[in-house]
Amino acid sequence: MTSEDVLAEFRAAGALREGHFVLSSGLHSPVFLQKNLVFMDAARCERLCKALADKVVAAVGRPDAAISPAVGGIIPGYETARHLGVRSMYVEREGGEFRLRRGFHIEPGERIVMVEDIVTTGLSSRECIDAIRKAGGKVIAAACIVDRSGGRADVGVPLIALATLDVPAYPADALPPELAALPVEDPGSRRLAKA
Ligand SMILES: O=P(O)(O)OC[C@H]1O[C@H](OP(=O)(O)OP(=O)(O)O)[C@H](O)[C@@H]1O
Ligand SMILES: O=C(O)c1cc(=O)[nH]c(=O)[nH]1
Ligand SMILES: [Mg+2]
Repeated sequence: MTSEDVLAEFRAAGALREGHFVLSSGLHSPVFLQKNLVFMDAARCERLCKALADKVVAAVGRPDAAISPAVGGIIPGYETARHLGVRSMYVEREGGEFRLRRGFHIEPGERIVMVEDIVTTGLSSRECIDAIRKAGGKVIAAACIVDRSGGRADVGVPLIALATLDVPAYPADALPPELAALPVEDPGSRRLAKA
């Protein structure tokens, strides 16, 4: 599946949104990939995650488990794990930091692939990878449906992206005037978790 095929799935799902968005990292962007509109369609989600699982196996072999950062990573993490034939877990924020909860457990040294939905700066991926390491896992790779950093995000391990896009994102004090003029939406969960 090419980046253009992945983008076509987002377009068909109405998930390629334009406006003024504040992202998880605090950067602002005129484009938001509303992945939930993609993942709510089980057939579409399966097509994408099967292709991602195949790409993971080709790059690093089959891991022991997949772990994702809540909330956005949970559905693609589960579906990718299903195609890998391995168990699926997620970390969630407790006092702002990702942690494995709900009885999820990793044996020391288990080979884990971290599965994200979207990578922008890679911050959430790095936080998730730290949490997996703290829980005793060995992170062999990161995987995501879309890397919107144009391949520049560094998550500290090899990043296997089903699609790589280069989407603009700006610090709050460097907004182009046409973006600053639009009302801002904050669609993610990072700031909800801190509220
Ligand atoms: O690479 P980054 O700069 O970290 O941005 C990408 C992250 O932002 C979104 O999560 P968000 O924190 O908005 O919450 P969500 O998972 O609930 O959508 C997305 O799911 C990624 O986890
Ligand atoms: O960086 C983000 O927070 C982000 C960007 C995007 O396009 N989609 C998303 O769900 N999160
Ligand atoms: Mg997320």
